Amino acid sequence: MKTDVKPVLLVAACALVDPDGRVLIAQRPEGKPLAGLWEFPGGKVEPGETPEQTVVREIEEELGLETKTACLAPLTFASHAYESFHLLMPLYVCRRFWGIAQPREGQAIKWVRPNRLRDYPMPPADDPLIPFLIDLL
Ligand SMILES: Nc1nc2c([nH]c(=O)n2[C@H]2C[C@H](O)[C@@H](COP(=O)(O)OP(=O)(O)OP(=O)(O)O)O2)c(=O)[nH]1
Repeated sequence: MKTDVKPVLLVAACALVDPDGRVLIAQRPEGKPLAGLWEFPGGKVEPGETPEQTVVREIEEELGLETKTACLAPLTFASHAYESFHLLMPLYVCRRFWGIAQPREGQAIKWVRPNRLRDYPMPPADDPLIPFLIDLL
């Protein structure tokens, strides 16, 4: 039997939590894979980076927010088989960040209560993450 070998892609993502217990989601822009779906900020872990450094970098690039690796707490992770790769995605929670979130890459952003996340279509990998956020917040 031929086994289905896919590369594992490491992506680090973060639930930014505001003082009202809402989390930030961003809509993937046109032209990217999974365009139109809502996701947690983050991106691929680049060579030489820790996943925490990736989150700090991506939050700054995508939203203009500043945070520190020490402000990230691991919550859970996604492990999901996409067509051409297997996604492994740690999800951090961050309540300490500086600045006002502004979409820097043409994406729409929203602050949403965890129990409303299902109103926003997310990538299939994200579905199992939602109950962890509902429990936490
Ligand atoms: N950031 C993020 N990516 C997610 C989530 N759920 C999910 O399946 N993904 C997938 C979509 C992509 O295949 C991958 C993230 O890659 P990306 O293309 O956004 O990463 P990147 O910002 O480094 O992209 P680029 O520079 O190559 O354009 O992870 C999520 O909640 N947040």
